[in-house]
Amino acid sequence: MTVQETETKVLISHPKDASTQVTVLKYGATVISYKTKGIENLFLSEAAKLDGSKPVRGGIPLVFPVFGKETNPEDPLSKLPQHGLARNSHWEFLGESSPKEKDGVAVQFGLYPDIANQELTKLWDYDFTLILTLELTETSLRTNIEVTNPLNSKRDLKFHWLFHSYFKIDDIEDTFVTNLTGAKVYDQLLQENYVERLPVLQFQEEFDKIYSNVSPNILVQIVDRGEVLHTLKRTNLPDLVVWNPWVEKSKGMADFEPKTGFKHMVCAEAGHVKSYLVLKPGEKWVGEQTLCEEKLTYQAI
Ligand SMILES: O=P(O)(O)OC[C@H]1O[C@H](O)[C@H](O)[C@@H](O)[C@@H]1O
Repeated sequence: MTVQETETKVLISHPKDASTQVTVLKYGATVISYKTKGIENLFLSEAAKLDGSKPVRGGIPLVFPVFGKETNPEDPLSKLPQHGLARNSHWEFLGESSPKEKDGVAVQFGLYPDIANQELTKLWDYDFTLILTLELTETSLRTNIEVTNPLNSKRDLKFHWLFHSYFKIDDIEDTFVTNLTGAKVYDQLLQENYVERLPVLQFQEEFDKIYSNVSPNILVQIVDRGEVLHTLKRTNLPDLVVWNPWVEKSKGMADFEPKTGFKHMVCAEAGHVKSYLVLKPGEKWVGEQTLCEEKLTYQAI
């Protein structure tokens, strides 16, 4: 069996090598594990809640329809908690779908207001259809999101989207995030805008920055002493949030364990978050990220 469904999870194993596998929690349609040849690619906190009581701390939580908090009180999105409602909702497993790659196995999940977290849809009463496709190959994981504003909806749908990927790394102080030189950046901690001048991003303290308008040709890589650990390819996801909570912020997160876990993770989050997307009734938007294996590539913007 390459796709196995339980009450709470879906496990996809690669038909040629079962040690290449993805585990998806139906809550949030959160990828909580992605292994290639038995090696885990994603960080998952030991204290992450997997019972639907709160969003998962680790893996790939999905952010929709708002990234962070909308601060304009006039905007209905301001009623929603940080990062919206997709990561706090039970998604429907739609089964297998046709893969794009010859050796791929693809599955789909759906979310609509009828099944989404009712506490939250009460606060933000908009119509939407989300279809998430996950495709596993021997060397990659493609995550594709299709957002539709249904034809019979009465209003425009305004939203952000983000794949909040937590990558597993050996040691944050040996890790670089590359290929963002020249990109516009907003430092969420200093609340300042500037252009990134560093040849690579390095981490020695809390880090929380939004790189915007990064061309789809740019491969963002997570590199440990010259070895590429992870490569991110993006379509329609121009913004990249890079985050590490470091010591103090980790202490403040009850579901972040062990407290030294920040040394073994970095978030590189591909999304559309610097501005909102707007769909009229009947319109659709698609965004995609692929985690894959690539040689070390040096690109400047
Ligand atoms: O604690 P959460 O709501 O899951 O958010 C975790 C983090 O998400 C993003 O990376 C933001 O840029 C950070 O500011 C935030 O702390």
